[in-house]
Amino acid sequence: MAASLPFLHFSAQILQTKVHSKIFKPTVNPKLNGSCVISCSYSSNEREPGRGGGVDSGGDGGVKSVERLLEEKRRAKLSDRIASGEYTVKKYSFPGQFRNGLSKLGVSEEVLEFLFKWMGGPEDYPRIPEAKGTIGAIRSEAFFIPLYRLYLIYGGIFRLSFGPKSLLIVSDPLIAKRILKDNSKAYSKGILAEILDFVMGKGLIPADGEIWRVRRRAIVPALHQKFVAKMISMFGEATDRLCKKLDAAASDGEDVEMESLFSRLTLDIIGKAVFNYDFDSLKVDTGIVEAVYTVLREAEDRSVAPIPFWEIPIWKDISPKQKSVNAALKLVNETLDNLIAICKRMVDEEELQFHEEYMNEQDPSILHFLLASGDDVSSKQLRDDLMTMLIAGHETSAAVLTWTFYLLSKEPNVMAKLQNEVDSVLGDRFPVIDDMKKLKYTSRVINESLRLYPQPPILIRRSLEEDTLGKYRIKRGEDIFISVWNLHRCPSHWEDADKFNPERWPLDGPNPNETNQNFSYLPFGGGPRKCIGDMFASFETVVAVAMLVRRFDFQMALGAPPVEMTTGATIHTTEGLKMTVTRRRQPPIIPTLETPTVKIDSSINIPSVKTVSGQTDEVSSARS
Ligand code: HEM
Repeated sequence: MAASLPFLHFSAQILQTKVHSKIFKPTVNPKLNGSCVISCSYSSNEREPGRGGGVDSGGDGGVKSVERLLEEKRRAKLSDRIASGEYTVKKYSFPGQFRNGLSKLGVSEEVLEFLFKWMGGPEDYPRIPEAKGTIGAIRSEAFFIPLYRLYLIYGGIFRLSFGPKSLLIVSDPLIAKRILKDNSKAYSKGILAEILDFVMGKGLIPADGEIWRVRRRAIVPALHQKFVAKMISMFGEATDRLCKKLDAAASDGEDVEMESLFSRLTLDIIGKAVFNYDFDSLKVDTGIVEAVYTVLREAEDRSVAPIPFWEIPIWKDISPKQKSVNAALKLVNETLDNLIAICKRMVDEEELQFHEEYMNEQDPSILHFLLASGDDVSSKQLRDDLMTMLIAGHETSAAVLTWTFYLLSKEPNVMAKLQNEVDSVLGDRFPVIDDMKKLKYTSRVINESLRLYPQPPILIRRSLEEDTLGKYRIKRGEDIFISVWNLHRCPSHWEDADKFNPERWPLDGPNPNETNQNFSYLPFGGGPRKCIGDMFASFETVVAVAMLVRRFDFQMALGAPPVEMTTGATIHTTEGLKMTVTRRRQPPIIPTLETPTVKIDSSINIPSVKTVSGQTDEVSSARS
């Protein structure tokens, strides 16, 4: 770890950022050889006029607008500097220039070929376009935003240099494919593994090489179809608990902060799924829930820290924050060790007949599957894997739900279409596995939300050997950021790239993924390190969205803070997503002239029936 600390320091600074949720419009600057230059103009991702909490309508008046003006001025200055070519570095390598020069002097191609071959010099690859500058220029934004602006100027691969340090920024689908899939063996997780070591150890996300291969082979089978189908009812039960909470808020006329509620919902879900533990965090704030959040926050803080403070001798032992992190980590680890021990006892007492789709009905968790499969692994490794899945499956899904509801609040037509589909597919019951293929528009809404807000927005790699990326040669030890944000918003690939438009994915087409979109769309990564929880997460978010929108309408709350982005591992809001939640009204009953035969049809909505949550609900019984 120590070897790469200076880099860590540097890269971490890039990550320390926040930004308004605004859209950048590229304009072409003829001075720069026709290359694309961004002027920082923003289009209206804001709220409707008159509703509170829009980007321009935060209740903080003067101070924020001054800050905003300064911010816009600073961005305009950065754009001017980019346009002036200040960041641009010559594109050809020294051997290339030398060879060019000799050629101009009349040296024949054959001689040049021989000379350069004989000299054993590097092949004449063009030099990777380079953006140079001071880190301060891009510090005050969520780090993937300035990377987007630079991408529109420098293209699908460029080097971002700050003094002696540099990063390769990749936004080209074919280069991403080479790194993630075609030549994935030549890349490791690099800095990511270093930052996450304290919490995930050699868990599946940070692990590389043989450990990763063995663990992936052991864990993937645990997420088999039967397990995922079983999870659907658990997703429904957990979402139902959230519905009850929202019901109470709707009755009391209280606004709710949805981001933290989604975080709790997905924590409850992932705890049950991975190690059969009910955090019950939607109801109670126990010590363990707090400890999990302390650990999670620390992981996020470390990924954006200006210096690796956790490495400083003495400081790490006396800092109150580090002490509380260590105590939280100890509690979480002890809890996991306990759960492993309990599960081991259960498996020992079980009459086991292990097979491919093995599942214990009382405890269908991934942990139970792993132990029953005879997974021969140390408790520490098992704990690292559980912790990894807990973190990987929690914040990502919560972020997807948060941004989906943010987007829906701005597009009432999409919301209406979504509610129609959910009404007709689900009616009044809990979702089951068969509904997943019927809730097509709901899936498209999630697909589109993941396009606009990919979680995480950047994938990190380090080259383990030399490689050729496009027409460029790269060295061993290059730190690489693959910007999924850029891939997903590329203006030449996507029509109206910044628009939330679920219709762009035809309902009768395949579910979009990295393969059928040829790496222009990477919601779950790609290649051998693709997310193992993709199906789990897709169904989890479909169930949650469907159950919530059939029962409630969601609007940004009056006077809510503006929705701005900040990043750790996933994209968060800076001040939460404050919404007004109201129960949906029954659609008007249209009387028919025919007198029906007196026969009770269970599909007719009768007011005042028991809802799936067990409550009597006069207004929305058919939708609860
Ligand atoms: C909507 C929710 C989710 C999103 C958007 C998401 C996204 C991703 C992405 C993009 C990667 C690739 C990372 C890389 O290549 O560097 C990944 C890997 C991973 N995800 Fe997910 N994920 C989600 C939910 C889950 C869930 C629910 C689980 C666990 C059940 C999970 C477990 C993992 C693991 C273990 C890896 C590492 C795989 C490996 O390196 O072999 N994820 N995820």
